[in-house]
Amino acid sequence: MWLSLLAVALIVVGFTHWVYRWRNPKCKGLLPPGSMGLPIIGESIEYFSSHPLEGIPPFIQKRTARYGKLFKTSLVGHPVVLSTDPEVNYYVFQQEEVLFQCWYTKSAIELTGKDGFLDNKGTVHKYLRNLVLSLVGPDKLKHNHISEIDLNIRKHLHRWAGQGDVDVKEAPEIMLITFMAEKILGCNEEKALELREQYRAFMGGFVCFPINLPGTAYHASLQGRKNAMKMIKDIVKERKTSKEKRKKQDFLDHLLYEVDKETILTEENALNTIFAVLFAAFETTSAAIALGLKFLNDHPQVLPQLMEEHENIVKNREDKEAAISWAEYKSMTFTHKVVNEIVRLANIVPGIFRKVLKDVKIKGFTIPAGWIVVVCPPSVHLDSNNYEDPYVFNPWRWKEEELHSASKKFMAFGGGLRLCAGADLAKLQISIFLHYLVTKYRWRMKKEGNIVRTPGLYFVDGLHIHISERNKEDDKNQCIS
Ligand code: HEM
Repeated sequence: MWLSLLAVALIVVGFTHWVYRWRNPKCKGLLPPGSMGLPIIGESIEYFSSHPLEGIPPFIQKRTARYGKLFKTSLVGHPVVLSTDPEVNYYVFQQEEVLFQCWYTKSAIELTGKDGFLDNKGTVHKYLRNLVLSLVGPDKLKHNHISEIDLNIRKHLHRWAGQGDVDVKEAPEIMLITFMAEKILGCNEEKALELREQYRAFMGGFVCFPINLPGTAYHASLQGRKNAMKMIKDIVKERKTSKEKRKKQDFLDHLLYEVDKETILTEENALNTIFAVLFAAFETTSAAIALGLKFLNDHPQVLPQLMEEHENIVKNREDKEAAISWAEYKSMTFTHKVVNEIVRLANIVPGIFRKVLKDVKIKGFTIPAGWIVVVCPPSVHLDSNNYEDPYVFNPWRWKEEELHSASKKFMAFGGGLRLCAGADLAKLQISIFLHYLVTKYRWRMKKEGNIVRTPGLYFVDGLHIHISERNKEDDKNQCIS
């Protein structure tokens, strides 16, 4: 009897101590304020709960109001400091691989592949990044891809106009994946569309609460990855065994050549890199295009200047039907501002995760080694200290010298060593898309679907427009009708 009572008492004391430790983690200094939430699940449920497209996520808004710009919490079993402070965010990016290291949840790594792009650090990361830049870096875009991107966008817009009603999240996904799958794997359109089907299943669970049970988004996501990887593996296998096909000299050949050298790149590595880059290449930019159309629709004062810029480009050239040249692209100053404004408000990547390598003292607080820091771009992009009337779509707010991919107040593409490798590609594709859209088509929003964040963007029932070829006599004001 006494022994049983003692055992129960020990369990209660042990449990209480564990809960106390959970709530009051050890730290050789002062931790930022905040709550660690419930044992194990922490505050994950609230972080992953769905919220409207506009505004700072309520999870963050509530806590910054209560605790300030740096607060502690716990997400998916990890102690976390969330930063909405531009200075801290910038510092985190600048100290990559010194004090902080790129980090993804175990579930995200499971989804994108162990030893893939997201999972690698140091030299291997640098090597993989350079490989990706050899495919989508500015030099390659300027000298090789710009005319093909132009042709691809024209082809798809023409097709959309033939259809009339188009879901502008889904249709750009098709436009972008057919281009990238051809560039990366040498796939034809039919294969690219099959791949996209698998990615669709994958996308639903990429940024969600990771419960692997049948019926959950995470489970469906794992299944989608498995199927997409099988397709990629089959294509790679076929390429490896076909001498004829190995003369293609495309990105896949380049990867296989690197694998054959047996220096850094393993085949597993290459497969996971292909998987991650294909995903990054179409999912993010299609969201930017869809939201860009929504913002242009909601703020019609932007369109006339956008049209003027693109009509002048056409007016000033001899061959009116020629593909956009690099010089013309570079001259699109207002469009570049529109693109920056789209990605600022779109906040496509809601949180950027880093692991703390050594205890970090910052703003009077200590963040212990092993903790996770989450940089939160939406809070920076929607802060009235950084942007006047931050919720207004106002491309005129950007000065030309501010149009870089990263700064203390603009981190839509991240920053530091891991700055988005596809930022130049994304900006080029969106700009060329806008060029043809405003010079050759008229469109109107048909059905404003429900768009939510969980915290990743989710177009619940798409975003539909009606689009048709513009007649010569259409004037600027009729473009959106
Ligand atoms: C509007 C479109 C896009 C947005 C908003 C976006 C955003 C981001 C962000 C925030 C990061 C940093 C993640 C981190 O630091 O952990 C990132 C990384 C990356 N993005 Fe993008 N991205 C876009 C388009 C693309 C495209 C088109 C590609 C195609 C190749 C791409 C490929 C990558 C890669 C490979 C990385 C990892 C870079 C590294 O770790 O060195 N992204 N992106």
